[in-house]
Amino acid sequence: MKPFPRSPSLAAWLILMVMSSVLLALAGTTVLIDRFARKHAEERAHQHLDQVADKFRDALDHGMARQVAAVQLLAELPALLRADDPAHARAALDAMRHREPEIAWIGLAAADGKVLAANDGLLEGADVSKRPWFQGGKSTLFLGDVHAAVLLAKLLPQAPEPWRFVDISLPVAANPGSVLGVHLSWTWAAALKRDLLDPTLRNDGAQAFVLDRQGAVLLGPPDVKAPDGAAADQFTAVSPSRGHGGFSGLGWQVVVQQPREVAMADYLLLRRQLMGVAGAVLLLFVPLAWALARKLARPLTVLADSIGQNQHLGDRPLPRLAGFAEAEVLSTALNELVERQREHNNTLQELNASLDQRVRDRTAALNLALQGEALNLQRMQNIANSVPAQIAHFDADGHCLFANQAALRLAGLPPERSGMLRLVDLLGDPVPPALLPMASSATTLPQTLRVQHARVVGDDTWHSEVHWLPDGEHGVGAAGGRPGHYLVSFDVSQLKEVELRLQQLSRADALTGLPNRRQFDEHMRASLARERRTGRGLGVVYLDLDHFKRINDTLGHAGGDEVLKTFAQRVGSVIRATDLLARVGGDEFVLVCEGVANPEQMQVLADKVLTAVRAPLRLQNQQVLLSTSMGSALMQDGESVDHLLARADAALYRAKQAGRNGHQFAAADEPVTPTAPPVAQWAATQVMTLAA
Ligand SMILES: Nc1nc2c(ncn2[C@@H]2O[C@H](COP(=O)(O)OP(=O)(O)OP(=O)(O)O)[C@@H](O)[C@H]2O)c(=O)[nH]1
Repeated sequence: MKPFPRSPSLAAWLILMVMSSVLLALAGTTVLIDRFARKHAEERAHQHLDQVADKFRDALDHGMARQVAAVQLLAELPALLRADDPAHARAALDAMRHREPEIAWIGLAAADGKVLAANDGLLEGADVSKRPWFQGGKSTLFLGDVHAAVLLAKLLPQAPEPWRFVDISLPVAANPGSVLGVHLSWTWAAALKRDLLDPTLRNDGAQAFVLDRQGAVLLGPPDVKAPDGAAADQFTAVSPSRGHGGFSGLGWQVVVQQPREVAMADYLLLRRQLMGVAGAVLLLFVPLAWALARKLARPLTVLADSIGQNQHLGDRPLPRLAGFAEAEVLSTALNELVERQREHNNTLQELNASLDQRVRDRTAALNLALQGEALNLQRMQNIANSVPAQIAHFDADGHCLFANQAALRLAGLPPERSGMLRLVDLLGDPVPPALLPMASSATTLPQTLRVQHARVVGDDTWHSEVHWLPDGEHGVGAAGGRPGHYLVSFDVSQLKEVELRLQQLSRADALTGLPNRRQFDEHMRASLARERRTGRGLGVVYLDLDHFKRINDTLGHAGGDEVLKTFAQRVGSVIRATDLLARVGGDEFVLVCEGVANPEQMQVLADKVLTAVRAPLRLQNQQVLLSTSMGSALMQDGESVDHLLARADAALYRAKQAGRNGHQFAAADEPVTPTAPPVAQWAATQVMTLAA
């Protein structure tokens, strides 16, 4: 069984699930609260800044409106600003100056722009006709935006900051053409800011600015640039001046800026607290989740550990699980399964034991059978190897499956070779014609054959008798139902030699080795056929040793034999290779001569023979005189061999009669004796004479 997969445990999954849920819930809640709190904090911060900015703007507008109203009231009182009474007018202006400390200068200018009266007599007599406030205030109420002091800069007492004024001017009703001008010190706005706004700004960590309509800073913290409404780290409230009462506004804007970090301090604190609470909840839930997961997973963990130790259910009871209902059900079911498994295992073990025993028994029996078979096979091979014959077995495809050592030795193959040999490997090339079809396939000739086979091995010719035996005939059969064949080959070389020798002996004279009568007859027939074909002539000579009986009587039979052999050698030495000398009786010989056409040629041959035979012979310390009588005949047209021989024999008879040691040629009409050979008849009546 393959090992259990190493997946995360159930407890790990439960912890992961609980922690994921808690994390998700916490994260969701925290994000919601955070978004709500941040939005709320931003709205509140903006609202607060707007209120501060609006409050300061309103203070500026109301302050300016009040100054304008005071100046208008002064200008409309005819008794106060009389052009012909500058001192009176100066008194009124001084009173006004003292009543409104924000006024830095207040004066009455005549229609030509010459200052008639001013507080503290400042600039009286000076020409202000070119000043914007004079020009603007000639016809109606003029409001001039904040600007630096020009004429008054040197006349007014030194202040920490350069003098800057807001101008208010308007025509004086009692003196047509004259203009009442007021320079409000801009320090008024700074004081207003300081009194009204700075405590709040300090608490909020904010800064307030007053910008003119071009955006230049009219009032603000020293050394601070104009505020950037788009700064991401700042909350900005802008409150444009709307004017109030007689003050129609100069396009001022009150800008209040508060660092985002300061404005959102409460929110940031809340967020930190939220994170802290979330962290605490998480810390609390980790052990809680772990404990809960452990408790939930414990039954299954115990079960899994028990199964895992055995890597399978095994057959031991599993622990009983408790904790929750499903675990108990699972535990019970698994234990039932284990019990069944145990029973199955027992059954299987019993079956295995029985099967093992049966396999062992069968294997032992098979081994015994195989050993017996191997022994039998070995015996058969030993027998086959010891038999003096070549034995081989071929399958249906002509492959040699077995060859005994004699067969392999003859084929010049090593003893272990057998497979894939073919008939030609064992019998040599060429195989016997009768077995040719089986040289390539053994199936074509299923019958039993016996053939003679001669095989040249080196200098020797090995004769064998080959038996070709189909398997089927012997009941052996072959794999696949196609019978193979046995080849059994016996060495018959010696037999052949004896046979040849016998054959030779049957055709030769045992004493002289010359062809005997049988061979003579065969040769005579062949010569006759040749003569008839060529017409070159054919002659026969009968030869008979003279007085041989006497030689026998004198030298004994053995001496006679020696004489006969000597005679045969001497005659054989003078005849042509194409001539045949045969011994046809005791001391009778026949010479067959081809190519002899006339009696003269026959006589020449006879003379050579006579001369050779007469040569001295010493035998048994005796001088032996040999001579022969010869009768010859030439083949006549249409003559039979018997008649030819009969004529030659008759001529021999005449030679004997003529005193022996000579030659007689048979006439064409030579009388012949039809019954017995004349020589034999004659010889029986002669007396041998032997010259010592
Ligand atoms: N030694 C020996 N003698 C033989 C053999 N065959 C026959 N003879 C003898 O040869 C003799 C032949 O004698 P004949 O031819 O009858 O007479 P011959 O003495 O030769 O007298 P002519 O022929 O008239 O001269 C006989 O005595 C035979 O016994 C043989 O193989 N060996």
